[in-house]
Formats: sequence, C-alpha cells, structure tokens
Amino acid sequence: MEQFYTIQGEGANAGRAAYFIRLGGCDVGCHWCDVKESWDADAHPRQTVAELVAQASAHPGRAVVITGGEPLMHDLGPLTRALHEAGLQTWLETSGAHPLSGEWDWICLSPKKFKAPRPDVLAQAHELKVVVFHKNDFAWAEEHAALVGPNCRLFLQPEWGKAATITPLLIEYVKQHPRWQVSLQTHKYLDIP
Ligand SMILES: C[S@@+](CC[C@H](N)C(=O)[O-])C[C@H]1O[C@@H](n2cnc3c(N)ncnc32)[C@H](O)[C@@H]1O
Ligand SMILES: Nc1nc2[nH]cc(C(=O)O)c2c(=O)[nH]1
Ligand code: SF4
Ligand SMILES: [Mg+2]
Repeated sequence: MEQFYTIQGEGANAGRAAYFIRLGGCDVGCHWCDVKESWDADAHPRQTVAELVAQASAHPGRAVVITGGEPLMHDLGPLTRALHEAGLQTWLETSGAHPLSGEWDWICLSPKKFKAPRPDVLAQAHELKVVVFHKNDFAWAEEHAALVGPNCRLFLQPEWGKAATITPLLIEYVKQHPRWQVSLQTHKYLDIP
C-alpha cells in the first residue's frame, strides 16, 4: 500500500529509525483501525520483492517494519529472506490472526478481539502490544499475557480516539502492574508518518 522512512512510533523499538512497508489486505475488521484504507489489497498497486528491497536499502536505517493491513495474510518468506540478504533487520507488526511466515528479528503481536491470535504467533512474539479501548481491556490483556513466552515484553497502548479518557487509566494500571509498560503512538504526537 505504501512505504516510508520514519521513526518507529510504538512499543519496544519506539524512537528508532525504520523503513515501513505497509502491505494491503486485512480481514480482522477492528472498528477503531487507524488505516482502514489498507483493508482492500486490490485497491493498491503491486510491487516486486526486488523493488521493495531496493527502496528499503536506500536509507541509512537498517530496520524494516512490515505492517499493514494484516501482513500475515501474505507469505512473507520471500520478502524477509531478501531483506536479510540485503543486510536489513525485519520487524513485524501483526494481529497474529494468520499463520506466521517469514524470518523475523522482532515480532510485535497486537492481538484483536475481532479475530483471535494464533498459538504459533503468541509463542514467538517478542512484544505483546494490547490496544486499550475500554477499561475491560486490561483483563483481556492479562489473558493474552498468559499465552506468550516468558521473555515477551508487555505493552498497553491507548486507542487513539479514546486516548484522553483511557490514558489516565492506563497510567494507573501500569503503576499497579509494573510488568506492563506504556506504549504511545508517538509518531502521531510528533506529526510524522
Ligand atoms: C494498523 S496495525 C497493522 C498491523 C496489524 N494488522 C496489527 O493490527 O497489528 C499497526 C498497529 O497499530 C495499532 N492500531 C491500529 N489502530 C489503532 C488505534 N486507533 N489506536 C491505537 N493503536 C492502533 C494496531 O493495534 C497495531 O499494533
Ligand atoms: N511511525 C510509525 N510507527 C508505527 N508503528 C507501527 C505502525 C503501524 O501502523 O504499523 C506505525 C506507523 O504507522 N508509523
Ligand atoms: S488487524 Fe490491524 S490493520 Fe487490521 S483492522 Fe485491526 S488494526 Fe487495522
Ligand atoms: Mg500506524
């Protein structure tokens, strides 16, 4: 759908320069999704793996974030192998609703109520990043934290449209449950892509 070189805004790698590749197609249907225009894969032009790798290589940053849409709707083996051969790191943003494919240096799993994450993705996630829309979502986050590996880092991220009311609850939750960390969509505050 689009590619851009920016600063990773969210989660464990927030603040680090990264090239983003946003793949079209998503069947999860989060009502608060901030990139609904990504859902229809056919609405976006196709590019070859070679073109994507060439564009990603043309920046000083060595990390490439594969996001979407839901990137795991595609077989990510060829793209991630080619990025690795070019000396780039591969970071995934996924809901985990489709089988894991590809070679990954970092997997950020952001599970969704609308289509459950798969066990293979839960087991391999480096980072669990739960979007909090409602106060009941803290209990839901804990249910998923029980399903990831022991070294998986835990983040709570306010849903952008609800940030004014949810962020104070989220701050208090992290103070009381310090194995969780706050993740903000810092790129939105910085007004960058
Ligand atoms: C647009 S999604 C694309 C990747 C994948 N489909 C997923 O949901 O993880 C990228 C990240 O943005 C988060 N996100 C999407 N809409 C959001 C919103 N309104 N507020 C906060 N985070 C949001 C998702 O949870 C995910 O962590
Ligand atoms: N700067 C920036 N950081 C991000 N982290 C995850 C994003 C995404 O949409 O997957 C995203 C994004 O869209 N922009
Ligand atoms: S899974 Fe990701 S891309 Fe799909 S609707 Fe939800 S937030 Fe948007
Ligand atoms: Mg985004």
